[in-house]
Amino acid sequence: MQKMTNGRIISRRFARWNLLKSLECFRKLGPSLNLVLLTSCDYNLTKATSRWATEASGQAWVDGVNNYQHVVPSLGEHHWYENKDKHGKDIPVERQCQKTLAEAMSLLILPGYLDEYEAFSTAQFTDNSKPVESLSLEDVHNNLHGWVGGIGHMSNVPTSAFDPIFWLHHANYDRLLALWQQTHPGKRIKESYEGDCRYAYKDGNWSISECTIVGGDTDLMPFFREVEGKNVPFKSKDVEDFAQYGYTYPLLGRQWRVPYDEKNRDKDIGEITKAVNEAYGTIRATLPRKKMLSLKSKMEGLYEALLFIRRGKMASLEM
Ligand SMILES: N[C@@H](CC1=CC(=O)C(=O)C=C1)C(=O)O
Repeated sequence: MQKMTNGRIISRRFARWNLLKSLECFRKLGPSLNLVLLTSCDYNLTKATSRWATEASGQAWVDGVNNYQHVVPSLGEHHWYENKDKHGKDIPVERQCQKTLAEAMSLLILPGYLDEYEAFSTAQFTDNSKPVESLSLEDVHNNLHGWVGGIGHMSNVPTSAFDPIFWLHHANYDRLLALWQQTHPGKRIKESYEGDCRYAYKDGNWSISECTIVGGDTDLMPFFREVEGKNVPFKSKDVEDFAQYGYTYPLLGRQWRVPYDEKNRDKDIGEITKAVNEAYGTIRATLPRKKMLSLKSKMEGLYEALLFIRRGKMASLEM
């Protein structure tokens, strides 16, 4: 077994040492151990992924519990998005969060709703934020972790990536970010938020020290790329142009390239907006099915992207 830690592959021997350490940790905490306590242990003991575990005992986590029947109802219910103001009163219909998750998400992407990258991307919410900014891409992403995981692997940061659905979930959030990015040209993470403590990473993590102000120049550890024969960490600003890594998404139509094609900019934003609305917005319920399936303009963009890839212009494809 090889495990990634701090961007390095560690040896079997080290993993074994970790296992012994975990056993010791389980012994100390006993069988009625709960999830919160478990998060302070290593997870090497786990034999299978837990989805919607109902008992948060150590042994259930070790053996893996699969209560996937709870996932679909939980994705449909999401009563956390209640349409109440802070006094518990119903908020006006035009400001209400839409009924389905897809509709809520489509609002976040449409131009004119959340026009700053900070508001769109992070769950950071301060006294200066507008009420509409209390919902963000990160927020919806967080909720999905909880709705899928219950008290299983997906709900817990150190274990979520062990559930294969994690990778589909994150690929989808990359796609949603790409849609926002291409409908909001010029609105990007700043190189640095020097002096603006709203963007300080308060708790820090193993690569970012406490209260660091994060921006476009912050290292995205543990992801490295090669520059002149050396491995250097990716930064947010290096990944804005996703097409250079050899992929794009259907709803982007022609706008799969960064920077934006200025000539067709407004027309293309209009087309993406329309496609997002038709696929996810409230309008989709009223559209005839045939129209929803009209993919012509989207396919044109994809075809162009495929040709670009085939011509071998993307260096990363040779990796
Ligand atoms: N910790 C997030 C949920 C969550 C986010 C993740 O990125 C993750 O990997 C697992 C769980 C929250 O409090 O809502």
